[in-house]
Amino acid sequence: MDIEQEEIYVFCHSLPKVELHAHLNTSYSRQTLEELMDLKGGSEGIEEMHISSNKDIDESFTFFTKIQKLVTTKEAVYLLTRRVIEEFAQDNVKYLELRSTPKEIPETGMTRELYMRTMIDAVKDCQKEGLDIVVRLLVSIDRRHGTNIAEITIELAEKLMQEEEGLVIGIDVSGDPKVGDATDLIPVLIEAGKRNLKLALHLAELPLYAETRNVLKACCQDNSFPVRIGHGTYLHRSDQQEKSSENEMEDLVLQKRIPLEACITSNLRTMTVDSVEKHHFKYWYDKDHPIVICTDGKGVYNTSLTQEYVTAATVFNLNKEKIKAYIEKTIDCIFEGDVIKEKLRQKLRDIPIK
Ligand SMILES: CNc1ncnc2c1ncn2[C@@H]1O[C@H](COP(=O)(O)O)[C@@H](O)[C@H]1O
Ligand SMILES: [Zn+2]
Repeated sequence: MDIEQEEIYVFCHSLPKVELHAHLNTSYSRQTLEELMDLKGGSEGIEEMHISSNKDIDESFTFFTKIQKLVTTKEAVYLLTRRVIEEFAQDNVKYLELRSTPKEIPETGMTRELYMRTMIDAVKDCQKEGLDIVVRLLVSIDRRHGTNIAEITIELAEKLMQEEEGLVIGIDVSGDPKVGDATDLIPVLIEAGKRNLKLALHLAELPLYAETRNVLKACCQDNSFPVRIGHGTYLHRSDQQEKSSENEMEDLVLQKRIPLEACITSNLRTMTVDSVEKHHFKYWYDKDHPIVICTDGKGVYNTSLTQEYVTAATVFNLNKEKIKAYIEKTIDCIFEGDVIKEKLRQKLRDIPIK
């Protein structure tokens, strides 16, 4: 890192940030992964700690499965959740929405409810210990698991949202975009929205225009549920893809001001974006459309939220004033109310631009 880069790193680190797109099982640190291996008494065939070169997205999903095999007990879920929260707090993340797919694992007695309740216990313990970070949970629906499991998942999410004083605030739809069609999940998503669960949807990570259009129209056009889009790489007009359907999607996203979650390193590593320069962050940022820099999986992709900010700042020429003004806008995109938003804004105001 040269001096200029180091200065921007220190500045980005010092700023109170929000992290809105982080999957539990892919957000470990090297040390946490070692702790998980010790707990399991094996490595589950994990030879590398992370994916450090750009590979097809399939490689990521193979990797995720190996990590998930290390996180099958209550102890492991608790440990990982604790560490992930602590590490984001160290990175000066002041508000974290952490998402994970609840698992049913008969061999260890793990149930979906126990999995989520264990995460909740870890969040509460961090709060009790006075860690300076607000954490909210999103319950993930894996698109590969079909509509029945999706229905079970929103029942669980709703129950926990009601019982746990708003610690659980919504759902995420994720999973291998090459498998299945998110269109099938639309009735479940609408039901979730009606039950006041916020919706964070992986959409358009790949050029799947039909499903993207179907889901966006169903969830955003007539309904006013809070929705954010994870990735949204193939949403906007571009020179190569002048199709009217895409214009329609872009117009809808712009008109409803649906925030996007931008995960730059993840998109490079999965080869869904060719280079940082070509990342869609710039496109939406220039339009003053809400787009929030996130990590996706800081462990798998060997990054941190500060690092993602440094990358964006360097490549897109954002000076300190611009970065600070940008963070203020990301606060508007959290799935929480005005009280927490105002506290975050205040923390940001307290940091001087030197
Ligand atoms: C790279 N882009 C991506 N696209 C779609 N889904 C992704 C993802 N990265 C992660 N996940 C989703 O998160 C799970 C791992 O965390 P949890 O076990 O839930 O904590 C993966 O199995 C996948 O469903
Ligand atoms: Zn993701």
